[in-house]
Amino acid sequence: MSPLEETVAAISPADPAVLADARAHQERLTKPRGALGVLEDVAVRLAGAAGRSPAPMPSPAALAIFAGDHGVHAQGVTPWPQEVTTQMVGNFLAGGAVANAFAAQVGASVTVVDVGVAADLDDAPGLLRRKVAYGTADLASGPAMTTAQAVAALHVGIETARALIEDGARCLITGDMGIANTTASAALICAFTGTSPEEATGRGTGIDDETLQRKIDVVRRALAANGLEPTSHEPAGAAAGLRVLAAVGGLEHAAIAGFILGGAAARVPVILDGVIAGSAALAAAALAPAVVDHCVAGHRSAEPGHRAALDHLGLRPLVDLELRLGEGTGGLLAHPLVCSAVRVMHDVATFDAAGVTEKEI
Ligand SMILES: O=C(O)c1ccc[n+]([C@@H]2O[C@H](COP(=O)([O-])O)[C@@H](O)[C@H]2O)c1
Ligand SMILES: Cc1cc2nc[nH]c2cc1C
Repeated sequence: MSPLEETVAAISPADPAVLADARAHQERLTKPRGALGVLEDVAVRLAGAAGRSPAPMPSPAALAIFAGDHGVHAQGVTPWPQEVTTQMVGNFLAGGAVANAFAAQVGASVTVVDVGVAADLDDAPGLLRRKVAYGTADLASGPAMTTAQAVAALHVGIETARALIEDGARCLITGDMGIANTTASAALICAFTGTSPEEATGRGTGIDDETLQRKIDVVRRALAANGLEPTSHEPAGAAAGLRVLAAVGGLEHAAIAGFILGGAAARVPVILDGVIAGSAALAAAALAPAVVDHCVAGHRSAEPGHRAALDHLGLRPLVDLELRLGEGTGGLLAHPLVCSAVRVMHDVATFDAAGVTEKEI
């Protein structure tokens, strides 16, 4: 079996008996039932995913930022030059990006993975050189990647997850860097959810109305060129999912999909960042539907397609602060919330143990 097949085969859905135990325990804790709102669902879901209640503390956390470039950049879908991808990789490695600041704040490690930037990078501490290609081909005129490239990038993500977990990570956080990657994200969301290009496509790093119209048209052409016009039907099965990922995804999307699968296979929770992670998670879910049980949506990005992706996955975002940065920043912000949700299950007394009287009616 390939690492991808092995990983997919190792992914189990949440354990229903553990979910029930966790829910019952949650109800005995010294607080009104439901008073912790969405955090109660997080704690119960993570217990089910881990196969034990309470779930292990999701700490320490490891952020992996997967970087890649995009042939569709040539279509004028972003105001930023392509070399910013490589330059930001340097910034992450020097500790100067927002992701570094947020990671320091929440105590997460940062690993940067070159899965497909257009330039050659020198060895540097914290950099994994795993280049599959020097960027993708232009998805507006045909497949962005070959199937072999998509699989190789999936393997990069799986191996990165494995290595971080072996080093002690108990929570994975997805990060991305790739100028023009919100175009590929929108195309993936259209293909996997049936959302229209008008609805799924947003302003990314910040574009004017004329550029937005061009970007929508590029997404429409990408779907047509790859035989993926939006329908209300999700492409069925792993083979179709892989085909969609290769056709309109990016190398970092494929690696993030592998990273999510790798975490789920080890029963380590994965906090998803923004629209790039959301669209990559759609591909991961096409390859292994149970993967969703191991994911927490860290936040909802301002990019409109992200809502469609999360709705399709059935995930509720924890934070909604109109962020649209990527890098893993929204996932990092959510990490203390996820830890707090799980810690309640470990630390909070039950009504019985604390001698607190339960409500009467
Ligand atoms: O995470 C998000 O939801 C998000 C939304 C908008 C932009 N980004 C980041 O901005 C870059 C892509 O934006 P663009 O406009 O070049 O497609 C890429 O590096 C992403 O990490 C990320
Ligand atoms: C400066 C800059 C930083 C980023 N981080 C993630 N995407 C980005 C895009 C730009 C342009």
